[in-house]
Amino acid sequence: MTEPTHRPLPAGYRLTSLTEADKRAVLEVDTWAFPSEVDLDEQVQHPLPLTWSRTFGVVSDHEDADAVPFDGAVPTVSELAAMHASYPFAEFPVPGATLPVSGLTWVGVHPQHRRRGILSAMIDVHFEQARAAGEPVSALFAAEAAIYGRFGYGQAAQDLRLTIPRGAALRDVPGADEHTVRIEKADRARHGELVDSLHRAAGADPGGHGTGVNRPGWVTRESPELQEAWWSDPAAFRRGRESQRIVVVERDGEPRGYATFRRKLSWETTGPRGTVSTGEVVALDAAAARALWGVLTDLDLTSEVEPFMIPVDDVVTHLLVNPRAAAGRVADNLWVRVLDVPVALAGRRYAGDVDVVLHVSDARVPENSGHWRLRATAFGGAACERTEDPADLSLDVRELGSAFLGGVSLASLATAGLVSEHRPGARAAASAAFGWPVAPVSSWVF
Ligand SMILES: CC(=O)SCCNC(=O)CCNC(=O)[C@H](O)C(C)(C)COP(=O)(O)OP(=O)(O)OC[C@H]1O[C@@H](n2cnc3c(N)ncnc32)[C@H](O)[C@@H]1OP(=O)(O)O
Repeated sequence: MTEPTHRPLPAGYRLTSLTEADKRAVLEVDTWAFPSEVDLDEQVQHPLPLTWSRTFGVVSDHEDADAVPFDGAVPTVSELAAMHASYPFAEFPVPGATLPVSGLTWVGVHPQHRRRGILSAMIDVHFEQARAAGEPVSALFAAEAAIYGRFGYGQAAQDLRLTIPRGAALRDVPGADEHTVRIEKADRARHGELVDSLHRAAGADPGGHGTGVNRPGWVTRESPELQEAWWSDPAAFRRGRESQRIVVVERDGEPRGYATFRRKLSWETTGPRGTVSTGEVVALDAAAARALWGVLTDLDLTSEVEPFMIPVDDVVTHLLVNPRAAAGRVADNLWVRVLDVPVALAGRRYAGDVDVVLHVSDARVPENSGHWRLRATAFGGAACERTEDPADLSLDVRELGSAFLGGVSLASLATAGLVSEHRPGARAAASAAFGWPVAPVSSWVF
């Protein structure tokens, strides 16, 4: 269970709002937290994805060791010691619906100031701000997987990393050959709208069968700053790979899918050994997906394709004739923190009828603690209210976050002792209802 960790900022530190005028200081503290091969002078020239009104710093006020005391007083200096920011995702996909979600990001503490409780205090600030903004959930990508569980974040989605050999056999999909293929330099002016609309549509209806089953976690780049930063492609950040390319597949003149990718070529004595690193591979249906993977696995001078962050149930996992040869590994994708239990639980859909009383423990957001009755009909409405009735299941808010997007089963959490059942049958029924037919994932890191 999560231990209470409420802490104010340590003495000598204060919270401040940051603006675009602080861009250099932000990058300075960020490059202390995340060492980079790209110089600050170079980084400062490129757009940042931050929403400045949601960007906060922690300033250290201390005596200036180099200054000469004046009138017996030592002047103080103020330095940015830490920062955090959040993205306002107004339409974050959750099972069967969207919810306002705060995307916690750019968390960094200068090594000089670490392990003094600054992150703990910034988390409290973030939770308060999100709740005040009516955002019942916070989501993030974790730099290190051990950091955020203590704050009530649960690992809610995984993604798949593959190494697909060039020419890997793929099963046929009728209609795949009817696509025309465009391979071009990725360019916002030319491809921006196409990428946005296909990405949104593919998340709303994966596979394109109109089943009403969306892909939870498939968040779009909602703000102009995120858009600008996602499309900017500074050479300094490419690590020897080419500039961003895009393959677009069209059918009857209509775009049906795209994949962004970069190649890197290495000349070996045995011949060329190029690698294709894909960014997003997004298709409206199986035929378009088959057409895209067919292109990506057959580029000249390359020997393998490395898709980055595809769903664990991606089309390609079903199309590969020899999936074992693609050497799959899974990685943690989204971490989810439920900040307002009744709003969050009533704001998603469920895959089965359910009437269950959950005893939720939350050491950091006490308003969440207690017994909550969740009632929902399969793929229909849901309601959640506080109750005095005895609990059917008890769990920490961290496990509720893990299960929230439908990708982690309550029953499997129970096998690890993290969910307790008090009414026989409640665990099975709630697990089935909290699950979702399509695995959650975000296709990009925020
Ligand atoms: C969503 C994102 O942006 S993820 C990016 C996170 N940022 C980074 O990884 C950049 C490099 N690291 C840092 O900037 C800092 O070390 C941070 C942000 C990870 C931690 O900041 P700090 O101010 O040192 O954390 P703080 O002192 O509040 O520690 C809180 C607790 O987390 C623990 N903790 C902090 N960092 C880590 C870590 N990397 N791994 C495991 N535990 C950690 C601390 O031990 C402490 O535990 P306790 O409550 O049991 O005493």
